[in-house]
Amino acid sequence: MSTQHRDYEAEQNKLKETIALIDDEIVQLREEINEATDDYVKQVVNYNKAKDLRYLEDHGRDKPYFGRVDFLKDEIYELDQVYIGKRGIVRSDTFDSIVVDWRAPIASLYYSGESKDAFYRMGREIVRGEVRLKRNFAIEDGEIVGIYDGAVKETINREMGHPDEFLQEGFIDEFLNANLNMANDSRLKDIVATIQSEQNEIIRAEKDRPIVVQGVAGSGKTTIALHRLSYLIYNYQDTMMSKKFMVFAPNRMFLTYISEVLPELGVDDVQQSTFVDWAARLVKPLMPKGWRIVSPDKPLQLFFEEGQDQREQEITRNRLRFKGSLACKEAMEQYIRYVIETRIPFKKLSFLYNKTKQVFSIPGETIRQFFLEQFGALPYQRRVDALRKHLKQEMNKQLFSHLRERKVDLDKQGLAKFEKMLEQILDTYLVSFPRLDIFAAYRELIAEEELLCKLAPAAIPDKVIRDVSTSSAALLEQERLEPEDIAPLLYLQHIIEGMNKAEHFDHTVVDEAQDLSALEVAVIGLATKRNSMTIVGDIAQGIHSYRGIHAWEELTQGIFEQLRPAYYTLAQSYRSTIEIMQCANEVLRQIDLPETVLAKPVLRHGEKPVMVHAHSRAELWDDIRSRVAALQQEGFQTIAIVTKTILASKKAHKALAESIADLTLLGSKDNQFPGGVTVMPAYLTKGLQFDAVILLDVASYQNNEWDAKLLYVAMTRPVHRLVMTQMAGEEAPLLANLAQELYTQA
Ligand SMILES: Nc1ncnc2c1ncn2[C@@H]1O[C@H](COP(=O)(O)OP(=O)(O)OP(=O)(O)O)[C@@H](O)[C@H]1O
Repeated sequence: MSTQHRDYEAEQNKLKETIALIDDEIVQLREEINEATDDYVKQVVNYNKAKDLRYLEDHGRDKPYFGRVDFLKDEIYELDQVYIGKRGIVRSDTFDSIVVDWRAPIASLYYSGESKDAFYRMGREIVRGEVRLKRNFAIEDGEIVGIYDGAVKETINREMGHPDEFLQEGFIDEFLNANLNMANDSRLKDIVATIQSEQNEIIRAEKDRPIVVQGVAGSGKTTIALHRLSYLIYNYQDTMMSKKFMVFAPNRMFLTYISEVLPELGVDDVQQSTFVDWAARLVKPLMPKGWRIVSPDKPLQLFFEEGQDQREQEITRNRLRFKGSLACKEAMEQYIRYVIETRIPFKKLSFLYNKTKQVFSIPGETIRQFFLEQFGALPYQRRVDALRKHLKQEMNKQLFSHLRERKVDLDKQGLAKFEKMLEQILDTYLVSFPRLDIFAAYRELIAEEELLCKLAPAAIPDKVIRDVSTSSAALLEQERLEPEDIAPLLYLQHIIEGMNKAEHFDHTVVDEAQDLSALEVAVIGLATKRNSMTIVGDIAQGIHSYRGIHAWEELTQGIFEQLRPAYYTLAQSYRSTIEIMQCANEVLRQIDLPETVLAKPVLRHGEKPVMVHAHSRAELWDDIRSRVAALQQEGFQTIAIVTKTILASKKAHKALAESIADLTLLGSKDNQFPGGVTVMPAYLTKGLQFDAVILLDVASYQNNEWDAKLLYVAMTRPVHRLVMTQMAGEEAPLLANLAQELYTQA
């Protein structure tokens, strides 16, 4: 590698040449931008040029590219040699490409990992050939400091007959390794230089189809979902706008954590929200005045704080799971049918045409059939409107054929009179079609036990339905909604009135999707054009399993009926060291989860996790204090002290705040991720990563699925170091089988 590389001279010269071209470009752009203009179009052009200039000055000049691909095209045997960078750079005089953008079609060769039989897509065309060389560069301040040849290794590897695992485990991509080992401030960053082929497939997946990605902790799900946005906006700017992209994330703090990488990827104006914040805004106008939505954290206390009533837990679990289920969706659809069948009489529509004494009529059954079948796909209220239009047409048809038969001519005035009469008759007739109030409908369905038992799918036991109904009624009595009511209300709005199309997104990313319910994902689908969605998550990290998704089949089979989602899995983990992942995987082994594959860490070693046994709380706080100081001394910037519950976080903060400078206590109301040393409950660490994690009281996590998932989430957050603490004499049930050689005792 590096400066010893046989092509070092040639590549260094090429880089110098490229930088010289970029310097010319910079001079030219500066001149062009400085030309004052009143012309609006020119102002827009200048604005874009200013952005290009900023990129060239800030990044492009020092590190114009990170990779090179030599591609020999089939048939014509023409060799394309392209240098790939974070942004494409084009000479403005000749329009020659100096550097190819990583999102451009040909750049996919750099990521796909194929050597022979490689191809890339240019619109509908497939360009085939052979990747002769795939080369990575480490460049610092305009100098090459490392050259790594990827495809060559792959070829050697294949020709030596090594199995694929060898490539992944023994022959690890040196360039990736160098990147992962770089000092890390633990915020999310772009990975355009080291995107792996299975990640690349997801980033470049079909646009108008939902994709579901099950990926182990640290497999890059969040990162690649954001890279996919960047890819989409680059390739489909005619039909998509980044302003109409939405990223749904698990909490507000996570949003600030990802926001730094968005400008890097050129998608800084995407919308970002938690599901609850977004959906609550839509649901508020449907709620009666004075009603409130309770905090989403309430159930967490019930499920994770000690000494909670078990029956209360069971009822809550039944209620929350039902409200997020496809069974609830079905019950709502049945409710509309029930209203139609039981409340609309579907009488005959008839009236007497005085002038000729003719009676016109349409039979009730015909009207019923139209309403249920012909217009069945429309929201209820739109069906009523469509029926009115249809009845009017029918009556008009009958009148005109009658008039033709009788050879009667109707003048303008006569026609207007007939129209008016018809409107009045339709007004009267349609009074028997009740106008459905969304909120009242929901209340009737969810809080009336017998009705819900009748309309919910038979597979749901009556006992569960009764729990759902009685506990929901009690909440509604207090004029309270819970976050789990929001998705059903929006779904009801969809089937009663239809959703507002103006609000629709061009693409949505649903991160940590396992913690949303199937119905919540379905509602997001309704708000997304052509179901263009990237849904990523990890069932093993489903800490809100009392309401979340248990198996991806709930999404891949149950929601998107027109076009089933494409399903991908990622098993390679990039965040934590091998030593940390080995310990975390032991926790998952304790529980039996469907669809769970254990994370395979990339070949990056670090120190073994440490288990601290403290004899008193005072000793524990002292130990943590000195560990934090030592970690800071080593240069680690983000250190999280993670507790099982919010209460425990408060206690730890109180005990440590005086002796650890700038120690921040984080709760779910916090919007900012401050970095530095933080104390927070495990559930809030979702999606985040830290240089080091100190996990308090591992013995408090019980041997059950929920606690195991919570502990797994917390253990998979550190990039470099993991410290676990427990009181001397205590046993951590989830770590009981952890082999002694996997950690260090302290
Ligand atoms: N191809 C890659 N090259 C370099 N770093 C990578 C790559 N893929 C992922 N990473 C790094 O791995 C870390 C984890 O990524 P990310 O947070 O996106 O994973 P995740 O699957 O969303 O994790 P989790 O589910 O545990 O929250 C990040 O630091 C990211 O930069």
